[in-house]
Amino acid sequence: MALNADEAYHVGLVAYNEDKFQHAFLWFLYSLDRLTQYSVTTKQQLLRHLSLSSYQFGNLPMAIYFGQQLLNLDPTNDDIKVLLDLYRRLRFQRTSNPDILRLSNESSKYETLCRGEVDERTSKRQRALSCRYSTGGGNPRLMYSPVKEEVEWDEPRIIRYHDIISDREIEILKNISRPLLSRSKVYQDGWDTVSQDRVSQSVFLQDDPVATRVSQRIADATGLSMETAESLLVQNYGIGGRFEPHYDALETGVNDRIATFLIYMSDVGMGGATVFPDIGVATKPKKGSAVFWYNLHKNGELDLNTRHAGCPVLVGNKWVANKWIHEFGQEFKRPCSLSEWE
Ligand SMILES: O=C(O)CCC(=O)C(=O)O
Ligand SMILES: [Fe+2]
Repeated sequence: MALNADEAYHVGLVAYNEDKFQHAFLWFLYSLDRLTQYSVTTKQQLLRHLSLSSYQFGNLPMAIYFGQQLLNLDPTNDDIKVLLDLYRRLRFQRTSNPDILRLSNESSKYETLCRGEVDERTSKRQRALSCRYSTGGGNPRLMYSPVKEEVEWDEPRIIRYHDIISDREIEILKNISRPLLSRSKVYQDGWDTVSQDRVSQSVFLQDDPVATRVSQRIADATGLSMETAESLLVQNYGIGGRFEPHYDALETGVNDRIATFLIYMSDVGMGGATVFPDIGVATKPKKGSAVFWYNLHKNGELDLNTRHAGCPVLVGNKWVANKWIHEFGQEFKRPCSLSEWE
């Protein structure tokens, strides 16, 4: 399905309002290209926004070019005259002209992973990865029903647990959560705030019997203590829902989030993978499975390679449940290292 000029203009405005000026620019260009006599959007609007977004991402020649086009079309437009004056003055003082075709490295890696284009595990390295049934080193609760562990990546180690939660448990958790969901927040400058970086709804489930059972299973599978873990956070993403690249560790210095156990409670039609841009790994939601990784090295330092994101959901609906496991209580389960490097 191709978007028409009006739809593309609207998408561009959303991107513009989220400070994604390079993306916005490309949408405005696309819209301009598809403008017809039936479009509600005008050429003037598009030229103005092409000029503004070019200025915002630092390409003054482009900002001047589109500004001038607008002025040619609408010579009485005082607003654009003022802007053009400003751009020309700035152009005189500045030289750098970022290339629109090269989006910033950071976002392009994240986005290409989300599109499923560059999962780096196609290499020889992936063939060395393994899967096994684990009893958690002889845990009595797992002797007759071992967990299915698959190593998704070796460094940092990312483990997928298959069939870690039943469909029935998932239904119960979703049903309990649905009426309690509210907009998720991010921790910023000491506050929990609503942010465009995290578009989802969530709820921490306290004292729920199913959540407690799941928590016990996480303890069994990982061998870690849940005594200091946070309650289970059930999260729901609608279309466009996402969580931009971030670390789960809060870097508080004490009792930080040592590990993350992320349970997929739905499949997702398209999009919604969890991606690790710095190591080039994408894990796809698979209902009933979970992924697990340590956010901190054994020496307590943040593992910089654990930066990750929840990609935008394109088709369908995504449900996950997070269990954030903390440092206290793991002293004998995951002893710290005396080495600076581990
Ligand atoms: O939804 C995902 O795939 C990732 C979620 C996540 O990273 C988080 O909630 O911290
Ligand atoms: Fe996260």
